[in-house]
Amino acid sequence: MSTNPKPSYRRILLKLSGEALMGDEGFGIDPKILDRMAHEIKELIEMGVQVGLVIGGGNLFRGKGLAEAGMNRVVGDQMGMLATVMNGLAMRDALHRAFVNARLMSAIDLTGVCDSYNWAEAISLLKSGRVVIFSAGTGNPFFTTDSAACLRGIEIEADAVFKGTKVDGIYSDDPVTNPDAELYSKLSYSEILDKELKVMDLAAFTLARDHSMPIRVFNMNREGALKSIILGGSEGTVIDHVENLN
Ligand SMILES: Nc1ncnc2c1ncn2[C@@H]1O[C@H](COP(=O)(O)OP(=O)(O)O)[C@@H](O)[C@H]1O
Ligand SMILES: O=c1ccn([C@@H]2O[C@H](COP(=O)(O)OP(=O)(O)O)[C@@H](O)[C@H]2O)c(=O)[nH]1
Repeated sequence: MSTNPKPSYRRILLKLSGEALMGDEGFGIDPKILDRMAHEIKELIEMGVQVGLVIGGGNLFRGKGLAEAGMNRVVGDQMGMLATVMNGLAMRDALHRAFVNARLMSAIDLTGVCDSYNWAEAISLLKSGRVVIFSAGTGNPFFTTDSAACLRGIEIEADAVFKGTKVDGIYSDDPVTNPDAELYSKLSYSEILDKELKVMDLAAFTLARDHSMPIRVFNMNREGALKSIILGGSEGTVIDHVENLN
């Protein structure tokens, strides 16, 4: 009889911020962080969980920051989207080195570099145990990779969007500036809006709410947190409709 613990999730969309990939560096990609994430994802695949991945680009370029420095916003956002492709290439490489089958798709066609986004193919790859990395965000300027995570999560019918961040979940206030802030284990979509808590930008958040896509916010710097949640652990904060939270 198998004693392997049974995962609580069948298919997830994991969003990793670009900033998290840079580790202690001020810019770029820390290969140690990439390798750790690749091994954490490998554990999920070995448990039979299907994993779609959206990676941010904030470690390299953000359109908003480039626009503040004088660049055209659309061009800045295009650079930001291409930055997510670079992070995606690095993550695919780290997954391959960890002997995990992975495909990189881009919302912007980049022939010869990676595949173009294709919904049906993505579903088929996920079913066959491949990690699918969705890069270039939504393919449109003025959006974020959080919007891309919610969009792709809904498209692939994920059980939840997992948002990896630098703190343990959603607090009553920013825990970095307020040490008395309290960590919530569960919140409804409407509580987030009423309390004006910062989870993700409004476009991404309302997309998730309108399509009843639960969001799980967790600390991606805490080793093993992801696996623990997948096995039913209570780390992080769950966001859902109030009737689904009890
Ligand atoms: N109520 C809150 N709960 C949790 N984190 C918050 C809250 N308000 C602000 N923050 C800040 O948001 C940051 C995480 O935001 P996130 O969107 O993951 O970052 P990024 O911009 O890198 O994607 C945390 O490091 C924390 O300092
Ligand atoms: O659908 C998208 C997704 C991303 N971006 C651009 O890509 C940058 C990097 O993404 P994001 O800021 O979401 O990365 P993260 O904060 O997760 O590292 C953004 O700032 C935008 O400039 C965009 O234009 N459209």
